[in-house]
Amino acid sequence: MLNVRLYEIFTSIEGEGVLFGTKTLFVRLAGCPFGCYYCDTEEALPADSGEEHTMEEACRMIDDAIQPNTYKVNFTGGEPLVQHEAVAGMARHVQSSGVPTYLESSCYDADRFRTVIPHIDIVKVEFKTADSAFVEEGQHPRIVRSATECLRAAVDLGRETYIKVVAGEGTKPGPFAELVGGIFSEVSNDDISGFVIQPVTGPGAPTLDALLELHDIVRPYSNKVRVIPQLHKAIGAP
Ligand SMILES: Nc1nc2[nH]cc(C(=O)O)c2c(=O)[nH]1
Ligand code: SF4
Ligand SMILES: [Mg+2]
Repeated sequence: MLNVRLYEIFTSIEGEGVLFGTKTLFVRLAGCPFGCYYCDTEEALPADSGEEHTMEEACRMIDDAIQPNTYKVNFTGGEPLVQHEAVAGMARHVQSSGVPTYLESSCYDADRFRTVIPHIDIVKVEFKTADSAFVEEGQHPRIVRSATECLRAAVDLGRETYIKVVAGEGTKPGPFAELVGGIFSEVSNDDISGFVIQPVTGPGAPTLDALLELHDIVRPYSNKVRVIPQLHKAIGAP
C-alpha cells in the first residue's frame, strides 16, 4: 500500500513566483537528495524527516487543514517528485474537491513529472543554474535536459506554466544566457505565464546590477520576465 511522508501542512501567503500574495495551503513532502546552497528547508531534506501517513490519512489531513478562500494547494518539499505517486494521488484528491493544484519542483526527473502533471493545474518549472550546487557540475547538463522535458510536457498538456531561476552572487551571465537561449528554443513567450528570476535571500544574494543584467538577458525573449524576491521572508511568514 502506498504511504507518504509529509513534513508539514500549513496555510500561508504564497511567497514565490507569479502567484505571490495568494492564500495557499502548503503540503511539504519530506525528502530531497540534492544540496542547493540556498536551500531554506534543510529540515525537510532527510528521507526520514516528517511523518509517514497512509494516503487516506494524508488526504484527510489536507481536507481538515484547507481554509475558506484558499487559492491553491502547493505541493512542495523537500522535492515532491521523490514521492511522485503520492503527490499524484493527493493532487487528484484536491482537484476533485474543486481547489486548484500547484507543483513546486526542481523538475529533476521528467518521467516522474509526467505521472504528476495530469493532476496539476499550475506548475513552476525550475531551472537550476550550475552554481546552485544542486548537483555536481558534470551532472548539470542532464538536469537542464530533464527540466526542459518537464517544461515541454507541461506546455503540451496546456497547463499554466511559468519558469523560475534562482539567482545568487555566483550566477554568471554567460551560462545564464546559454540556459535562457535553450529554454526559448523549446517554448515561446506565449506558452508561459511568466519567467521569474528569484534572488537568493540573505547570504549569497546578488547585487542589483547583477539582477538587471540577468533580467536583460531574458527580456528579448519574453516581456513576462520579473525579478521577484521571497515575499514570505519579508513579512516573517512561514
Ligand atoms: N510562504 C511561502 N511560500 C512559498 N512558496 C514556495 C515555498 C517552498 O518552500 O517551496 C514557500 C514557503 O515555504 N513559504
Ligand atoms: S532542490 Fe529544493 S529542497 Fe532540494 S536542496 Fe535544492 S532548494 Fe532544497
Ligand atoms: Mg520555503
